[in-house]
Amino acid sequence: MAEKEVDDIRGTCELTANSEDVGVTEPQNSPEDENSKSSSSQDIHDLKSVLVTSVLNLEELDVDLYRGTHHWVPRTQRLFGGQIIGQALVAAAKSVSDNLYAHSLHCYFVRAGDPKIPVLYQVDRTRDGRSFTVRSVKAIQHGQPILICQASFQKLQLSPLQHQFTMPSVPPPEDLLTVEELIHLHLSKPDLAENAKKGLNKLLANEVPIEIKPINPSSFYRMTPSEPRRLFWGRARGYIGEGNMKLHCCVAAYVSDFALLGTAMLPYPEYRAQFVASLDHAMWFHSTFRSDEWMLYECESSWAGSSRGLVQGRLWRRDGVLAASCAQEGVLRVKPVTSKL
Ligand SMILES: CC(C)(COP(=O)(O)OP(=O)(O)OC[C@H]1O[C@@H](n2cnc3c(N)ncnc32)[C@H](O)[C@@H]1OP(=O)(O)O)[C@@H](O)C(=O)NCCC(=O)NCCSC(=O)CCCC(=O)O
Repeated sequence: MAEKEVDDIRGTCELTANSEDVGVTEPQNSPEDENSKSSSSQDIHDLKSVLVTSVLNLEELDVDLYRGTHHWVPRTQRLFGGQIIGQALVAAAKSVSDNLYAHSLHCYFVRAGDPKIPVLYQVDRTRDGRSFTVRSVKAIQHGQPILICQASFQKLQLSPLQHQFTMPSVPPPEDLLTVEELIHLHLSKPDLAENAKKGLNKLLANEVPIEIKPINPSSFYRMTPSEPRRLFWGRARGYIGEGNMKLHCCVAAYVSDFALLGTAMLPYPEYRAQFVASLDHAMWFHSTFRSDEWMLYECESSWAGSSRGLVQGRLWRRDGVLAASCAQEGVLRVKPVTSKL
């Protein structure tokens, strides 16, 4: 496997942590044999999700002021955008009553997050309406905002107007391999170059708190141009449980930043990322769901140009209900694969 392939697994699956990840460690799936794999995977799923016990478990410092710490940090050594969005939504949700549900958020990433220090979240109670309640959250490091986020919550209000797109038809998650299992398959190839092995083993050591099963693993490698669209099953690693819809929305906000922007790179295998970062992220929540159960993430990019790309995402419950939609624009600065620069 060429270095580019290893790099593309990183790029596609956003398993971009380096070995100096910060935070709580989790057991990884055992690759040894089918039996140990499934029981190990089951065990992992019985443990409480680290997203709930650590990442989204903010410390309250004062009224409407919280502190969040990091778990997994991408190899870019800037904080993962999904973590900042998820934590901002947790902070916003803490100041609204239990009968209000998150229905949308709009964020700008204005500075890179520094993984060496925690992030402060300052909540402004913008408006408490009769049906809708709006919060503004500023994520702060070194005294300056790194993210500005508006989140809106609504009381449950039923309506006869109801429609949605139809969920794409894909194989069930039980028939597909996880990213880790796919990597193990590659590692078992006898002709694998030493540096490729090293790169893949580094990926396996990551502690990404999300389990991913790509629908089309061959699009994984970005060796040939393909349409800017990809689908995968994803769920939070570990158990979260029923009941706390606000928390499931925060976890989905974390998950929604995974692999989204990379979709815009799929038509251009002759280029690799030089500087890729999300600029903004918007999300709309449509129905109840469990983020610790398999959900289909459908990502597509409608446009790229001017060193930017626009991507849309849809999160589907496996029973076909559209759970959430999102949209993101990002900077895409690339260089030719052959370039040494
Ligand atoms: C987006 C920016 C960088 C914009 O700030 P800015 O001061 O306007 O910065 P900038 O001028 O764009 O420079 C950034 C960088 O781009 C370089 N650059 C600038 N112009 C060019 C060019 N023509 N060709 C090639 N490179 C160029 C600059 O030299 C900067 O590079 P440097 O940081 O110095 O190495 C800033 O607002 C920011 O950092 N925001 C936070 C973005 C973020 O952290 N998003 C969340 C994390 S990304 C994510 O989680 C999604 C996963 C994607 C993934 O990891 O793959």
